[in-house]
Amino acid sequence: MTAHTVTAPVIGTEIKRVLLASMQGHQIGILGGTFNPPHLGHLLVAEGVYNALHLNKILFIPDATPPHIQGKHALPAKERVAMVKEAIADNPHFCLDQIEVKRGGKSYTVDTMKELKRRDPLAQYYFIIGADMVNDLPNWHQIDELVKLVTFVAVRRPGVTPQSQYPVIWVDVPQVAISSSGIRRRVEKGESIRYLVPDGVAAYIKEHHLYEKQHA
Ligand SMILES: Nc1ncnc2c1ncn2[C@@H]1O[C@H](COP(=O)(O)OP(=O)(O)OP(=O)(O)O)[C@@H](O)[C@H]1O
Ligand SMILES: O=C(O)c1ccc[n+]([C@@H]2O[C@H](COP(=O)([O-])O)[C@@H](O)[C@H]2O)c1
Repeated sequence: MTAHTVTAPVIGTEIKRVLLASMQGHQIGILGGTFNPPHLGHLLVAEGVYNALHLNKILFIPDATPPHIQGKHALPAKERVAMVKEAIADNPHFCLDQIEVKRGGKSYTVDTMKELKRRDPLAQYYFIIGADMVNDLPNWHQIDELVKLVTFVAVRRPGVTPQSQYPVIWVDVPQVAISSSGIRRRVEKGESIRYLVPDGVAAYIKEHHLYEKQHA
């Protein structure tokens, strides 16, 4: 048997799988993050990729413990989850998925993708990352296995020059210099975060006195 006759049926099967997935509504985007707090940058990016790639939905997946950054968040997952709920409440194609929070421990994306693939074997997954994360991809846990499980979709971020060593699809979305760390700093200094986070998130932060000192 020649290499050609071996490869052709494999390619055919993959095309069928992608077509079937697209017909059955299984084109799924994922925005994973710490969401401490979720902000308008996250929403803009998710909506931009949803539209550009004609996806069926976007899963927002808050991590339990960020994989590489020690002490990145001191805020419990429960509060970050509550803020994500507020942030996406008015968008029917945005969904909260607590897969990483429920699993606990370090939230390696490769583990999440394996679990999601088991849950919905037909789905095609698109994992959205900002340009800062594109540069970090070589350090991700089991990255060579991960790139076989998911397509990375990258968006540009002000102040970051991306150098992508792994295949990513670039999607153009409006670039906004909004970051969770910037918002935490503003709250700590008593500055307004209006128009940087959805109103529901701003209200939650105020009501629960988040970031006023200890979490910033
Ligand atoms: N303004 C933005 N533009 C493009 N991508 C963004 C933006 N903000 C966050 N992202 C991307 O969203 C994902 C989740 O980000 P995360 O929840 O860590 O927020 P963050 O603003 O980067 O947080 P921090 O400032 O605490 O590092 C990452 O892939 C990140 O690159
Ligand atoms: O799996 C990894 O090794 C890995 C390393 C860094 C980041 N990630 C994921 O990338 C997403 C964005 O990360 P962060 O630190 O910007 O919140 C989030 O879902 C993380 O779990 C994953």
